[in-house]
Amino acid sequence: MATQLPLRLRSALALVTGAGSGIGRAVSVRLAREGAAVAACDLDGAAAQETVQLLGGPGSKEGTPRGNHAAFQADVSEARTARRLLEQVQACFSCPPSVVVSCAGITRDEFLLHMSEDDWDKVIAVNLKGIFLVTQAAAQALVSSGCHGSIINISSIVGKVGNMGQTNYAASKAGVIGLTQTAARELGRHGIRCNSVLPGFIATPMTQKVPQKVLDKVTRMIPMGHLGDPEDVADVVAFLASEDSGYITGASVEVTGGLFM
Ligand SMILES: CCCCCCCCCCCCC[C@@H](O)CC(=O)SCCNC(=O)CCNC(=O)[C@H](O)C(C)(C)COP(=O)(O)OP(=O)(O)OC[C@H]1O[C@@H](n2cnc3c(N)ncnc32)[C@H](O)[C@@H]1OP(=O)(O)O
Ligand SMILES: NC(=O)c1ccc[n+]([C@@H]2O[C@H](COP(=O)([O-])OP(=O)(O)OC[C@H]3O[C@@H](n4cnc5c(N)ncnc54)[C@H](O)[C@@H]3O)[C@@H](O)[C@H]2O)c1
Repeated sequence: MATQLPLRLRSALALVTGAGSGIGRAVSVRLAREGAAVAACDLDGAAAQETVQLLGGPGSKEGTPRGNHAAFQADVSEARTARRLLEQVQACFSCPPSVVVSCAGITRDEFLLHMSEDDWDKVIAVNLKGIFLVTQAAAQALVSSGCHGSIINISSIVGKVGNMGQTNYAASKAGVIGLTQTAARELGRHGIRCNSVLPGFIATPMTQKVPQKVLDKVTRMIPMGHLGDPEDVADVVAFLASEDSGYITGASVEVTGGLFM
């Protein structure tokens, strides 16, 4: 039986993108356990629905009804679908999301000397432009309704230190940090906080694609000696979503086991 958490988010509506897998799924589960209603979005709509079934509430496997959650299919890298996502969420819940967690992300790893333009374009479109589109649409909805909010964008430690084979990904994640800091400067006056989370190596489908020899190399470099779990990131996201972080904005919080501290 999961230990009962303080319901810090009982009045929150949380939009989570990339909610169909890995960190996004763990974030959705954690925010729901703290009382939030969750709008779980993913490019893979079926995966988003599977996440909702884990959250408790009507139609869930958990059978512990608490708040309504809903799944949405959307490609965050497309302006039309990103905007439609916010419209659909507001129509479904009759309010804008007060918590927005952008987890949707991809990799297309290759050394710079061989990276294709398409691999560059795809990663920037999802990881950076996607966060621009979702952050902008959510902020517009919050400001026009006079609601306060907490926007949490998932960057990566790679955005801080780079990584072989990831010029596209590192650039996208460094961009997320700068975008989030700027949004924090602009939106603070509206009561909207914006923070970045920088995970290190976290055991998800994304890292399963990394060659074992690289994983072995990196793991030996981690002061805590092991990869992180998606729940380690969700812990920090829940804190940044709640009023317990009420005076924190523009921050970059590293969840890395000490890697590249
Ligand atoms: C001395 C060790 C330094 C380790 C520093 C690594 C820091 C990484 C921190 C990342 C944490 C956050 C990640 C998170 O944001 C989520 C992700 O992004 S998960 C995906 C991460 N991707 C990678 O790390 C890239 C891994 N590399 C590859 O996928 C392939 O190497 C590829 C770039 C596609 C090229 O493949 P190819 O078959 O052409 O070459 P090899 O795989 O044989 O590699 C050739 C040699 O380069 C070494 N190598 C490759 N990538 C890395 C790397 N990221 N860090 C260190 N060394 C790397 C590889 O080991 C080979 O070395 P050797 O010739 O000695 O065998
Ligand atoms: N796993 C790690 O080690 C690690 C470390 C640092 C940062 N991150 C970041 O955390 C986030 C989540 O990564 P993860 O490890 O859970 O990966 P994951 O592959 O398990 O999940 C990513 C999810 O995003 C969805 N997605 C992809 N493109 C999308 C799009 N265009 N629109 C909507 N949804 C889309 C995928 O369908 C998938 O469900 C990513 O932004 C990733 O860059 C991961």
